[in-house]
Amino acid sequence: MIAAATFEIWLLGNNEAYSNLLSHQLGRNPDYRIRRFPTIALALGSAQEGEQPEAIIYDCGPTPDAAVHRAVRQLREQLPQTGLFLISSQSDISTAVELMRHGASDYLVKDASTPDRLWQLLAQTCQPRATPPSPKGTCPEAASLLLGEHASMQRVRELIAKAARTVITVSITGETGTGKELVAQAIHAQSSRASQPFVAVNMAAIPRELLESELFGHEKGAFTGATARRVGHFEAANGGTLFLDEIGDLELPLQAKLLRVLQERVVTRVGGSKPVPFDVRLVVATHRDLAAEARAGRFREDLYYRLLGLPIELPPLRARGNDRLLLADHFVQNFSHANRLPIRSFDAEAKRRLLAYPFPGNVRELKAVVELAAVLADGAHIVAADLPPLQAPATGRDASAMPTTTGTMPSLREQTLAIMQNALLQTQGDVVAAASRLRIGRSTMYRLLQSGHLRLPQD
Ligand SMILES: Nc1ncnc2c1ncn2[C@@H]1O[C@H](COP(=O)(O)OP(=O)(O)OP(=O)(O)O)[C@@H](O)[C@H]1O
Repeated sequence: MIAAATFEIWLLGNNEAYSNLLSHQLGRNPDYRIRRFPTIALALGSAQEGEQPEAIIYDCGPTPDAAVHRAVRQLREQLPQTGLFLISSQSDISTAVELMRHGASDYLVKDASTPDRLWQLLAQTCQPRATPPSPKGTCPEAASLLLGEHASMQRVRELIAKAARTVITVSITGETGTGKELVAQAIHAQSSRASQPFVAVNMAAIPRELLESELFGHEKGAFTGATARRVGHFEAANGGTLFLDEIGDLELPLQAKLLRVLQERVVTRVGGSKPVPFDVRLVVATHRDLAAEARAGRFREDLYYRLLGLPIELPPLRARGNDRLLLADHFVQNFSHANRLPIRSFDAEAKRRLLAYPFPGNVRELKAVVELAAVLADGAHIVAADLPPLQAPATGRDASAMPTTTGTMPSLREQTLAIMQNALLQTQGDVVAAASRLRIGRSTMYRLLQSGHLRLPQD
């Protein structure tokens, strides 16, 4: 970030006319310095040189394709603290959800109100910082951010401290949203590598044909589209920590390559012949039972044992007792503070509902639910009616006996629709007010109403 009270905003995209419009509108704020990048490669190049804008506005065209998804991931990896706002005329909610999963901060459907909405988003994002930015990709307070008083979480913190003392490989297991990445960050932050890079890679989010070059890099001309030499994640994490998320999704041929790389401690870029040594601490995570995958022949046994290192198991949120309320209070306080909302506590009925729901999406879901409740609440407390409909999957089983696969979870799309439906209920069917409360495009809501995915309350 540049000098105090001047915020650098990057405009990405090749629609020159629209870029002119945004540049003109946003440039009216004297605190913003607007820079335009016609290609992603140029922006990534500047980021690699250490430049860090406060926010990026990326006009990703009428239909965000695989290249846009890749660009969003790369931008997020390079610039973990930058607000990343996407604009497109594509109003399909699943596209928005997917891009936000890759790291976008918000997704706006392009319409006449887009410049105004960007103005608001930038006002929220561009706040003077009290502390200097952390080293690339790390979160120095990650250890203290891993909240929880339940005995299982205290044990997790003990294991993190032990892992941090050496460079042992750590394997983290736990359902989606239980905090696996936060644990990886905490290990890095407590280790002697804390000032070096922390690089996180989600194996499940990278197209199969690109994974090898993403991990190990490629030489110029190695394949169509390889217009320049690219350093892979192993080299990028040199001296620091490489977090390989969803390692269980790695296909067998790449498992063999990864095993060789780990045995020899060198990578050879795709299309290259020179072995490049690297020094990384590896942390891997999966929501799968890797031992069972190895027994079933889907995961190489030799790689499994090489990766096992120090295993850390994160319990599902529903097995952490009152930690749910502690986390709920923490998220509401943070969110309210950041958005200048009055800080409210949960009333008894709202607490009862939070404790009764099994949260299949774990901490990530709890965070989304309570932040929305903080937005919707009006009175002195957050009450049960401010919470979106929390419906446990109708399995008839005890919540604590829920399977660890994602099979019975409501999908992210279903949860998103439930949140929108609740906003419509709270605003008595006022689409504009509901969209603005949720900070999403109203055209998205109209489309979902038209297609019957959402209903107006009086219907
Ligand atoms: N114990 C915790 N204390 C505070 N915040 C937490 C805790 N656990 C998770 N979170 C927050 O919940 C969200 C999800 O956590 P994280 O991304 O680490 O989960 P994950 O297990 O890696 O998810 P996935 O399996 O989908 O990759 C993040 O915003 C994280 O900061």
